[in-house]
Amino acid sequence: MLAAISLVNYTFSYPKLDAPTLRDITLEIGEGEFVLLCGPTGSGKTTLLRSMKREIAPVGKAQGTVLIQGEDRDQKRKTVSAMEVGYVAQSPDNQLVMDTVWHELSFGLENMGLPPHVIRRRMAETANFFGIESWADRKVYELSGGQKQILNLAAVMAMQPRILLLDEPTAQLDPIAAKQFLQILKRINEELGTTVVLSEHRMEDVLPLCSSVLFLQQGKIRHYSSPSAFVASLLKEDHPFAKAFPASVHIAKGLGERERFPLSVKDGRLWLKEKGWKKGSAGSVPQPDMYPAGKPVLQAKEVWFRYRKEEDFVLRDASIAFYPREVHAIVGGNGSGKSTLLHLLSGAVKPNRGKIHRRDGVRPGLLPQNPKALFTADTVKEELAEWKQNFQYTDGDIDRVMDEMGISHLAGRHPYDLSGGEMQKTALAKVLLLCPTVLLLDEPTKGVDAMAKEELLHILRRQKEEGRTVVLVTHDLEFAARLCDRCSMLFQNGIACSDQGKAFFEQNAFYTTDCNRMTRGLAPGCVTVEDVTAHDR
Ligand SMILES: Nc1ncnc2c1ncn2[C@@H]1O[C@H](COP(=O)(O)OP(=O)(O)OP(=O)(O)O)[C@@H](O)[C@H]1O
Ligand SMILES: Nc1ncnc2c1ncn2[C@@H]1O[C@H](COP(=O)(O)OP(=O)(O)OP(=O)(O)O)[C@@H](O)[C@H]1O
Repeated sequence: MLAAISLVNYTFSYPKLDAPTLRDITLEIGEGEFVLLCGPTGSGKTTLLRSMKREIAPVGKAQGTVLIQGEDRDQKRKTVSAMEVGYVAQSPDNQLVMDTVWHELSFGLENMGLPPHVIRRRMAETANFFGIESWADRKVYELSGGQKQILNLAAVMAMQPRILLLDEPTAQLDPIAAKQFLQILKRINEELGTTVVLSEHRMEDVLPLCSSVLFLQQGKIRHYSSPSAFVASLLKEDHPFAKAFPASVHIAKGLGERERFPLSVKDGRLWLKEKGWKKGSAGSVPQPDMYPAGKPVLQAKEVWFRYRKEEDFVLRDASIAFYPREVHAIVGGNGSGKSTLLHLLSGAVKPNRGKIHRRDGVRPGLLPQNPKALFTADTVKEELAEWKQNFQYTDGDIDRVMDEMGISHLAGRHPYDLSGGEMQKTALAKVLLLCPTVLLLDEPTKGVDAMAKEELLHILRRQKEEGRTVVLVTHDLEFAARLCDRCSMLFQNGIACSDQGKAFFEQNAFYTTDCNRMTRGLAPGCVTVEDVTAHDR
C-alpha cells in the first residue's frame, strides 16, 4: 500500500549548527495512521514535522528524500501541496488571521481560488462536523484558547487535507479543553481516515488514542512501534523519558507489573481490580483547610480588574494570600484570569479596586507565559549577562544558573533559534538569576519534556526549602499535585476554591489527577503515583 509519508535517508542541518538536527531518517507512515511523535526537548520533532510540508519546510541543508503520497515533496504542484497537508501549530493566535469565525473558515479556501459555491458548501459542512455553527458570527478574539484551537483545526480541515500535522497543539489549553481537542482529532482520524502526525508532550492523553509512536532522540529515530510495545521497551531499558508515561503505567510498574501496562484510566482501573483491589472504605472526606498561621508574603485583597473600561471585569473581588515556604498552584479554565492575577501580583499592572499587599523586602520574579517576551540579546549567555547588569542588586551566578537549568550547552545560541523547551528553560534561568523571594511562574512546564519537568520539580522544591514562595499557574495537574502545598481554582472571575494540595484534588472528580481518577472508590486519598504504591503496601 502507498505510504502517506515516507522519508529515505533524510538528513537535515540548520545553517549555523555544527551537527545535523535530523540524521539519516528512513521512515514510512501508512495511510490512516495516527502517529504520536515524541522525544526529549530539542530532539528534532518540530524540524521533522515541518519537513513533511513543503510550504513550511525548515531552511538549511537537506539530503535524502521526502515523499508525500508517493511524490517528491518539492516536485508537487503548489496548490496540490498546500491542500494535501494541513498544519496546526502550538499557538492558535499565531495562525488565526481573520476577524470572525466565518471569515477564518473561508480564508484558506478563498486563497486556493475555489469557486464561491464550493467554499460555501465546504464551510457549512466543516462547521457542522466540528459542531461550531453557532459560533459563525463571533469575533475570533472573543473565543477561549480551546475554542480558538478548534477553529484553527476546522479552518485547516476545510481544505480537506489527507495528512494532518500538529505541533503541540494542546500546550496552551486547559486540561479539559485539551482532552476535547484530542477527541476531535481521533474523530478526524477514524471518520475521515486522515493520516495524523501529532507532536505532543501530554502522553497520558495521546497514548491511548494513537496507532503508533515515533520516538526521536538527538535527531534519530529510536523507536517506531505500537504504543504498548514502545512503553514496555522504554521501561525495560529504564529510559529517563519513561517519566512522561501516564500515571496508570507508573502505578502498574510500582505494583510489580512487567509486561502489560494499562495506558488509560479505564484500563488502569480494570488492572487494579484484576489485582484484587476492591471498593475501598469511604475514607475520610478531607476538611477544607484553613490558611496557615503566620503572615502572608504577598496578598491580593478584594481585587477588581479589567483591561479596558468598556470591557467586563476579569477579576471581581478576588482575594488570595501566599505564605513563606509554600508552593501554591493556581489552576482554572482558559481565560479564567490566571495570568492576569500573576501580573497583578508582580506589580506589572495595578488593580482598579482593592489592593495587592507585598510584605517589606519581598521581591517577585515573573516568568511570563510566552518566554520569548523576556528575550532581547543575541545569545543565551548574553541574555543572562545583560539581565544581571540591568538588575545590579542580583548576586545570582550565571554559570551556576545555566548549569542548574541544563542549558550550559546552549550558551552561544540565539534565543529565537531554540526549541520550545529550550526557550522555556532559558527564560526560567533569567528569572532565577534575580534570586526572587516570590517566584510567579506562568505555565513553567509548557513544552518541556518529562526529564526537564522532573528537574524543574526539584528546582522548585529547593526554592521552597530555601524559604521562597512559589506561585505556579499551570494546566499540568499531575505536576501541581506532586509539588504544591496549596491549590486554588479560578472560576467566574474569582477564587472558586482554595485548599491544601491533596485535599483539593481529592474533592474534585473532573479537575483532578489521573491517579485520583484511577483509584477513586478503590483507595481513598490517592492523588499521586507515590500515594497509590504506598497504599498497596
Ligand atoms: N531556526 C533554527 N536555527 C537553528 N537551530 C534551530 C532552529 N530551530 C531549531 N533549532 C535547533 O534544532 C534542534 C531541534 O529543534 P526542534 O524545535 O526541532 O526540537 P523539538 O524536538 O521540537 O523540541 P521541543 O520539544 O523543545 O519543542 C534544537 O537544538 C534547536 O535549538
Ligand atoms: N492584554 C489584554 N487585553 C485585553 N484582554 C485581555 C488581555 N489579556 C487577557 N485578556 C482577557 O482577560 C481574560 C483572562 O485572561 P488570562 O490570560 O488572565 O486567563 P488565563 O486563565 O491565564 O488563561 P489561559 O489558561 O488561556 O492562559 C480573558 O478573557 C482574556 O481574553
